[in-house]
Amino acid sequence: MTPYDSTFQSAYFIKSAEKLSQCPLDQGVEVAFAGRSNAGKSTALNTLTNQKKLARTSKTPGRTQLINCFGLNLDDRRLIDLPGYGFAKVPIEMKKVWQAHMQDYLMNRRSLAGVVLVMDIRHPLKEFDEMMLDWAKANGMKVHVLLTKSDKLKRGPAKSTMLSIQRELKQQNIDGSVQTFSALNGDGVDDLRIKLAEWLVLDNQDEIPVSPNA
Ligand SMILES: Nc1nc2c(ncn2[C@@H]2O[C@H](COP(=O)(O)OP(=O)(O)OP(=O)(O)O)[C@@H](O)[C@H]2O)c(=O)[nH]1
Repeated sequence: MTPYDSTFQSAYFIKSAEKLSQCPLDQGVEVAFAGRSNAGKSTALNTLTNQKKLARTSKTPGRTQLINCFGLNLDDRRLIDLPGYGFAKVPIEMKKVWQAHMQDYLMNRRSLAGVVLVMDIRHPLKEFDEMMLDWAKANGMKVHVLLTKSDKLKRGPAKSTMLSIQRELKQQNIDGSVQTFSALNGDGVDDLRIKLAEWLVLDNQDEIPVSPNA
């Protein structure tokens, strides 16, 4: 349990956007989930919000093709599910379009406070992940690496994967953190809520509109 559980449980679907211009008004604070296709982004969002169907999950990789936007019961606080990267069965031209839209979002979204980079703990730091880390470094963006499906590894190997990624972030001078996560056994759910609350609420207190009656 964390003090923020009900905030995340309040998550509701706002809209699916094909591109940045269709996203909700660019004000307040939002956190985006990015990752390779099938890494477990949608499942992580559903677990975080304790809702079975908030973000559609699928065993078919690449289902999350749009920028899916979710609101919370705090003014102008949002969670964003970005298109999964690298779905093999999609034509190359379509992939390029998605990538362009995603890049546009990442480069130009002013309310974006941090990116949760979702990786399957058994396949960390693939080309896309390295690209995202390079981008985060170049743009001073905060990154939280979520190593999903930790239930698939024993505790020792899971911990050592986490530590090696922590080292990599440090070596690359990236403003980032790492944790393990499992939708299956609940590993790291509280840690993720605390991290996101830090980005969405605690770091951005002055972004919260003050009620005239307060
Ligand atoms: N064992 C285990 N399986 C998981 C976990 N999280 C996700 N999965 C499985 O991994 C597969 C992909 O999960 P999704 O959440 O749909 O992945 P995604 O990253 O949203 O995929 P795209 O829609 O392709 O972007 C599904 O079969 C999930 O059930 C986890 O913590 N543990």
